[in-house]
Amino acid sequence: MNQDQLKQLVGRAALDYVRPGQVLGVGTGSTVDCFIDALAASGITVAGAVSSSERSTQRLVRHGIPVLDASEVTGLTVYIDGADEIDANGFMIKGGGAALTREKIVADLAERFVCIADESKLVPALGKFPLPVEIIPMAAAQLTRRFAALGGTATLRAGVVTDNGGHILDVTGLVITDPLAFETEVNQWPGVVTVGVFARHKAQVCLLGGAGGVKTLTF
Ligand SMILES: O=C[C@H](O)[C@H](O)[C@H](O)COP(=O)(O)O
Repeated sequence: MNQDQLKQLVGRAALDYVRPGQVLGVGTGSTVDCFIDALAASGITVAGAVSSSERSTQRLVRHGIPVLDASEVTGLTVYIDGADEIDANGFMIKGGGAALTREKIVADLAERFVCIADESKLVPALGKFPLPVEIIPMAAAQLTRRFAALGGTATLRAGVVTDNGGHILDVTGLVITDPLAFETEVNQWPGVVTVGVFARHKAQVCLLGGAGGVKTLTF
């Protein structure tokens, strides 16, 4: 199976976590696109979705799935989203599609984060994938220096403006040995909107697609 087929496989597998009549949290990315398509084809009627990006909103709406504003719900049972990397604890790097801020907001509403990914995303330690950080543009140079002090090289993602009007730094060269401490530290730097380490909002379940089918990891 190629990577696209694995994404379709885990997108379909995530339907097991969806209940009719529910409002669910929906992430962003090519794997989530597969989930949205699978949901639309499944015949399961949900009450609606809280979406983490304009991209997912458009796809949900195209399928006739109602999209609710985050402020219209007090909580969600489940949030389904992909990841750029996930480790054996359910800690993740996210934001390859620049949607990390809204993703963390929707994840914060949810009781359970179900990550859907192909097996290439499972890593022994986070940091090989360039870490996305959404920032306030005027802080770019200072934040670049701060990451350099940690051994990282930050590059502004050219031409990208997030759904929130922010910019994205992609940081290479970091070894993230303690994701929780790293997230807490970087979150405090002025100008950081969201760091793409999801440790406080880690996955509780990961549906990992590989040659042998879908493996369910729980954390
Ligand atoms: O900003 C984008 C998100 O964090 C995505 O969930 C992540 O990049 C994974 O995307 P994909 O499923 O396309 O690999």
